[in-house]
Amino acid sequence: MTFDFDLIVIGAGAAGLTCAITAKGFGKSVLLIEKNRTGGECTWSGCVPSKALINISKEINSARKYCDFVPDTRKIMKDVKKVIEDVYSHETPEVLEKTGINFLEGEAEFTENKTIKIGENTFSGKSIIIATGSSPFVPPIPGINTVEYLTNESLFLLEEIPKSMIILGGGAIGVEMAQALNRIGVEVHLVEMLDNILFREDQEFAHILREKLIDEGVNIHIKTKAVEVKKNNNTIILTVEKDGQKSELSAESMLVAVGRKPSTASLKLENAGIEYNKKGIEVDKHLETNIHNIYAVGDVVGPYQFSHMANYQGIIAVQNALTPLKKSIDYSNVAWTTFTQPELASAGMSEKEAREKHDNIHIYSLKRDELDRAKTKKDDIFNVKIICDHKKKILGAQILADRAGELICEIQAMKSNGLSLDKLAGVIHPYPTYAEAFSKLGKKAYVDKLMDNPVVSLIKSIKH
Ligand SMILES: Cc1cc2nc3c(=O)[nH]c(=O)nc-3n(C[C@H](O)[C@H](O)[C@H](O)COP(=O)(O)OP(=O)(O)OC[C@H]3O[C@@H](n4cnc5c(N)ncnc54)[C@H](O)[C@@H]3O)c2cc1C
Ligand SMILES: NC(=O)c1ccc[n+]([C@@H]2O[C@H](COP(=O)([O-])OP(=O)(O)OC[C@H]3O[C@@H](n4cnc5c(N)ncnc54)[C@H](O)[C@@H]3O)[C@@H](O)[C@H]2O)c1
Repeated sequence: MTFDFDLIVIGAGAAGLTCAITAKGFGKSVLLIEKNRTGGECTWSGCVPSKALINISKEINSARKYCDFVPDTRKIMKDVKKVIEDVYSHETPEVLEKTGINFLEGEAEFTENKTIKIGENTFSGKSIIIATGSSPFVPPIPGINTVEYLTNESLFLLEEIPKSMIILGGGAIGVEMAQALNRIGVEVHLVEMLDNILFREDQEFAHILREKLIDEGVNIHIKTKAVEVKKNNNTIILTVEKDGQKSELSAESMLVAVGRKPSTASLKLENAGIEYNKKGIEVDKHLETNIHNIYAVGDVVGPYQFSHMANYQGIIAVQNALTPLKKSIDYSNVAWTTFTQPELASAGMSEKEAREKHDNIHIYSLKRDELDRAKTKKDDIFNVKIICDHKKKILGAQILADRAGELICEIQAMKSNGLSLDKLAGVIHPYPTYAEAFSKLGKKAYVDKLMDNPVVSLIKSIKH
C-alpha cells in the first residue's frame, strides 16, 4: 500500500511541532495539520504569555518597594502580546514549510485508521501522531454560563486587566496568575477547594509560598468550594462554602483554572477505533494507541501536562513510529517549575512518594540562614530539599527559591545520570551563589556515606 505521507501529525502545539521537526530530521515526508494557530497553547495562551506577564509583574513589584505608582495594564498587555509574536515568528507555517514540512490549516478527523479528512480532502499516512492538546475544564457550577468568565484562552487576549479578579483553582495556573495579577494592581481572590494550594507540590514548601502570597496581598480562600455564580450589573458574585458556611466574593472578572480536559472531541476517534477515556487517549509504553502505527503525545495523553514533556514524548513517538527501534517512555526523571517568586521547582520524587516507595531514605535540606548568598538579599526565601536513598542516590529534589527552575537543573542532571549526592562534595561552586547549597549538601552526604562504610564503622567500634 502506498501512502501520501510517511507521517501525519495532528496539532501544531509543543508536541506536534516537535514531532514534525523530528520526523523531517529523519528525512521523512510529513504533513502537519493545525486548526488554529501554530505554536498551540504554550505560545498563545500558556507558558509564553504567562511567563511574560510574570516577568513584568516582578519588575513592577521591585520598583514598588521604592516608589508608589499605578501600572498601565494596557501597556502591560501590549508587551505580553509582543513576546507572543516574537516566539510565534519562529514557528509560523511559512517557517515550517521552509524546513520541508507540509502544513495544512484545518480541523482533522479520522475517516478510518490510515486516513485523515480535512474539509473536503483526505490524506493517508503510514504513521499518524495525535497531538491535539487540552482545553480548560469548566466545572458545572450553577450559573457559570450566565457570566463571561475568563480562562487561559481569553485572559491574554484582554487589552487591559480588570481591577479585581476571582481566580477559581489554586493549581499552577491559579497561583502563578494570582501573584502576577496582584502585583500589577489587581485585587485577587484565589479560591481553592483543597486544604492547600499547589496540591502536586511539596506541601511544606507550598505552605511557605502561600504565606508569601498572603503577605503580598493575595486573598487566598482554601478549603473553599464554589457553589453558585451570578452577575449583578458589572460585578461577578461567587457564592462559596467553607466549613458549611456560605459567603459571597465579588469581582469585576473571574478566571477559571481548575484543570484541563483532553481535546479528543473533534477527531472522530471512533472511525479509527482508537481507545480513549475522559483523561485522554490511551497509549502503551511506546506511546502507541491500541491501533498499530497511530501514536498520541502531549496534553491529550498526559500524565504530565508540560511543554517539555510534550517535547520529550514527541521525540520518542516519532522514533517509534518511523524506525524499527522501539523506545519506552520513562517518567522517572521528570522535572518542573511553578514560576512564582520565589519559584518552586521539583525533580523526581517528593518526600511523601519516596517514603512510600523506599524503606530507608535520607533528606538533605538547607535553609536561607545557612547560605550567605541568600542572606545578602533582604527577605530572600531559600529552601532546598534533596531526597536520597540509603546509598545517597538522588530520588528527588524540591527547591523554593529565586530562579529555582534553573537551580534544579544541576540536581536533575545528576539524578538523570544516576549520580549520588556525595559526588557534589568535591565540585567547586563559586561563592557566593545559590548553587553553593548543593556542594554543602554534597559534603554532608559524603560524610554520611563515609560513616556508613563498614571499614569506618569497624575502626570506630575498635576505637570505642
Ligand atoms: C497558563 C498556562 C501556563 C503554562 N505554563 C507552562 C510552563 O511554564 N511550562 C510548561 O512546561 N508548561 C506550561 N503549561 C502547559 C503547556 O502549555 C502544555 O503542556 C503544552 O502546551 C501542551 O502542548 P500540546 O502540544 O500537547 O498541546 P497544545 O499546545 O494545546 O497543541 C494542540 C494543538 O492541536 C490543535 N488541534 C486540536 N484539535 C485539532 C484537530 N482536530 N485538528 C487540527 N488541529 C487540532 C489545537 O488547535 C492546538 O494548537 C502551561 C499551560 C497554561 C494553560
Ligand atoms: N509552570 C508550569 O509548568 C505550569 C503553569 C501553569 C499550568 N501548567 C500545567 O497546566 C495544568 C493545568 O493547570 P491548572 O492550574 O488549571 O490545574 P491544576 O490541576 O494544576 O490545579 C487545579 C486546582 O483547582 C482546584 N479545583 C478544582 N475544582 C475546583 C473548584 N470547583 N473550586 C475550587 N478549586 C477547584 C484543584 O483542587 C486544584 O488545586 C497543570 O497541571 C500543569 O501541568 C504548568
